[in-house]
Amino acid sequence: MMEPIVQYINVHKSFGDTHVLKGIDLDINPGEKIAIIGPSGSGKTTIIRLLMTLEEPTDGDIYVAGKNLWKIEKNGKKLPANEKHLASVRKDIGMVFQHFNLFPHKTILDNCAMPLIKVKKMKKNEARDMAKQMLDRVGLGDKYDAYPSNLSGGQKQRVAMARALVMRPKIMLFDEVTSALDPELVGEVLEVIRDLAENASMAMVLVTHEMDFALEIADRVLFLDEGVIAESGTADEVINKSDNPRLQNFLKRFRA
Ligand SMILES: Nc1ncnc2c1ncn2[C@@H]1O[C@H](COP(=O)(O)OP(=O)(O)OP(=O)(O)O)[C@@H](O)[C@H]1O
Repeated sequence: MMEPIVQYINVHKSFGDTHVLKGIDLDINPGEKIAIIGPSGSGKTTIIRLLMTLEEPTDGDIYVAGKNLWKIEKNGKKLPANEKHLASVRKDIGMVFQHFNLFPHKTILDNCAMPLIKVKKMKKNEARDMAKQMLDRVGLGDKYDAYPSNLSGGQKQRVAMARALVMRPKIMLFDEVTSALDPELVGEVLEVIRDLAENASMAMVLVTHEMDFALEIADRVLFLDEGVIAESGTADEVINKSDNPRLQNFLKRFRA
């Protein structure tokens, strides 16, 4: 059996009185491509924010590459994770957000080289060489010296992807990465994700309203409903073979 790259074990998350995630159990295998679908408010974003350590679970454990994300396990005891521990686990995780979060006063190249210099302590020239390779990969080989304000939304989102990819994450998280884009720019971003899904060895988790795209590239689809994983299987199993009425209803509304 392959060791999962990510494991959620009975994970709960509440915000005040709102119980958003209600016992998530999920193993993600190395290289696996997962799409999370479900109604608005079902907790899709929360699942991936927990993995990115942007939120802490109210209960349960999350493991990344065998390490407990939020707890330091020592001699059978569990201690709360400190910043150093979190940083060491986070190194394996890349994330792309709906909004690009680029540094406006740095060139595209420096935006992508920065995590290598800051986190991996790489020399500037080396970091820039790696950043160039990733910018080439996302089709921005002619934009090294441009600033974010000179790029379209689709180009900015491709920079954000290159910046996550330079860290060679074992898992990449995509949270609604096309939602803020003008419709004509969505395709170029999906094209990069498709290329990664087909050719890159890392695991990927995709939360998106681009349903047909998600179903096409995912090895496994999860239907999240009111904070539980209500369905899990291949796209065909989940979309065509499930008789879950809430899923049918969601798909109908979605496709309407
Ligand atoms: N920081 C927060 N504080 C309070 N409530 C929150 C917070 N983050 C999320 N929530 C609530 O948790 C619930 C789930 O939110 P989440 O963003 O995970 O859903 P989602 O499935 O991604 O929805 P959408 O498809 O609309 O993005 C929502 O009711 C939301 O209001």
